[in-house]
Amino acid sequence: MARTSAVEMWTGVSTVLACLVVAWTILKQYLPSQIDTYIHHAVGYIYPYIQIKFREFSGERLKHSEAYAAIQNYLMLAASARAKRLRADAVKDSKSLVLTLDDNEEIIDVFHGVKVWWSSSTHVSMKNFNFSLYPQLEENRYFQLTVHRNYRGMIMEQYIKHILDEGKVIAVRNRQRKLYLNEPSSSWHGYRSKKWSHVVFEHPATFETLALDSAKKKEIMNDLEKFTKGKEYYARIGKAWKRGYLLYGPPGTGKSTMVAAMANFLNYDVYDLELTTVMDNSELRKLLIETSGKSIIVIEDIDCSLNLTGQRKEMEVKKDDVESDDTAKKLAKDNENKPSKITLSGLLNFLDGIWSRRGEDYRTTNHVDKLDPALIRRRRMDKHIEMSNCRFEAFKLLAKNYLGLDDAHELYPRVRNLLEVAEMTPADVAEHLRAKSTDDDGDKCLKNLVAALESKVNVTLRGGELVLKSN
Ligand SMILES: Nc1ncnc2c1ncn2[C@@H]1O[C@H](COP(=O)(O)OP(=O)(O)OP(=O)(O)O)[C@@H](O)[C@H]1O
Ligand SMILES: [Mg+2]
Repeated sequence: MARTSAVEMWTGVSTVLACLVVAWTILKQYLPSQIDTYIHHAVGYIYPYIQIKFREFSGERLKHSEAYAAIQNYLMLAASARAKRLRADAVKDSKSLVLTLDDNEEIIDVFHGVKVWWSSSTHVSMKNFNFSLYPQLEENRYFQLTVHRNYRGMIMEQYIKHILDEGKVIAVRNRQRKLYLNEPSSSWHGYRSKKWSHVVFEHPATFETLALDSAKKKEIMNDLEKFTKGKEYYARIGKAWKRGYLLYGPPGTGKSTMVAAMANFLNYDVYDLELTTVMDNSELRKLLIETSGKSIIVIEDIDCSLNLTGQRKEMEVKKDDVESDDTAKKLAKDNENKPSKITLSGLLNFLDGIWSRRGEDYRTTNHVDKLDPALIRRRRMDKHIEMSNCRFEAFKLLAKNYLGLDDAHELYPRVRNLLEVAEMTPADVAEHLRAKSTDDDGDKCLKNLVAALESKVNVTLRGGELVLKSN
């Protein structure tokens, strides 16, 4: 009997417990969201601002957020001018330290007369909470934008786009530029494989130091400037936003130097595409897909790289100013006369912008006459630039760069006459102008150059008149 009443009692208790659990589950389902809604309505009534968070890492795989990076750049100027507490971060690929708002610091930005508040904070959460006895703390920084709800539309449609665009422009201006070299496809597979390897691009050439006829220089700079501002124009006419240049002329006339000057002028990366290591059109396409925007793709010595009928020619690897010796040797080793299947049409497709991303591409050659006419006709190579032997104007610039001389020197008329007949590349002129010892001054170097030029021509005196003839 006693046993029966105990069982009844426990049955009663479990029924009550079960009812409580069911009631709690039902309450749990409805209560929080309704309370949330009421709270939000109440807060919205007295707090008329909206807030947007931009986290540093976002998405399932916690990728570094581009929006966060763009906002960080955008706020950098305002933060360094006005914020009281700043954080200095060394950001990968950036030339300088990036100053940003410190935690819980706030600054105001004004856009079309509308005030917005930016603040920075860190959200800390547990990492590996379920699986580890020693959970680690994971920090995720974020920027928070606060603005009056009356301006919601304008902020969403215009302001956010404005800061993302501006932030990207600042990032391009601040980043370290790179020189990329294509890896042979044999090393494209496996852990951390990549198609392009890179070094920091630090070539000092500029249009100011480039010895070239000044009208030609100006024309090229205008052309480049027009190209960079032509995004809408290219979109309107339905053409890929890219421009092809063919640089041709004897060795040492400054083709590679010109490419470096252009990259510095445009603030673009350089992709040095070694065609002889590319086995076929599909590899070419994969390589080009992996190039980024705002870049120059250079195919050096296009006439030597391939004959574009399917047969690889003996490869000539040149040591360039922007390449290291090691890279050149490595590339040469990778190219032990394997047959290439890149076809003329594959290359032409790329030039026509089917595969290429926006950017520019340059080809340099010493033998323009050896190239297939289909490859160099205007539509594919928008501009042909001849780099010639050194003329007097180019010489004056080299003398200024190397010796600090201005336009007037007693030897200049002689140099002018000699350069009209003697064929000498800017590279050779520069070499003669270079001081060979600490005692060499401007006069000595100029005399060296005059002697070298004279050795290239016949100098005769005819009735007091100097006659120069090429040897
Ligand atoms: N027009 C120039 N202005 C200034 N420097 C020049 C010019 N041309 C050549 N030089 C100097 O000569 C060196 C060699 O020039 P560069 O490598 O640009 O010639 P290139 O035409 O590319 O030759 P190659 O056909 O062998 O590749 C450069 O490092 C540079 O110092
Ligand atoms: Mg070159």
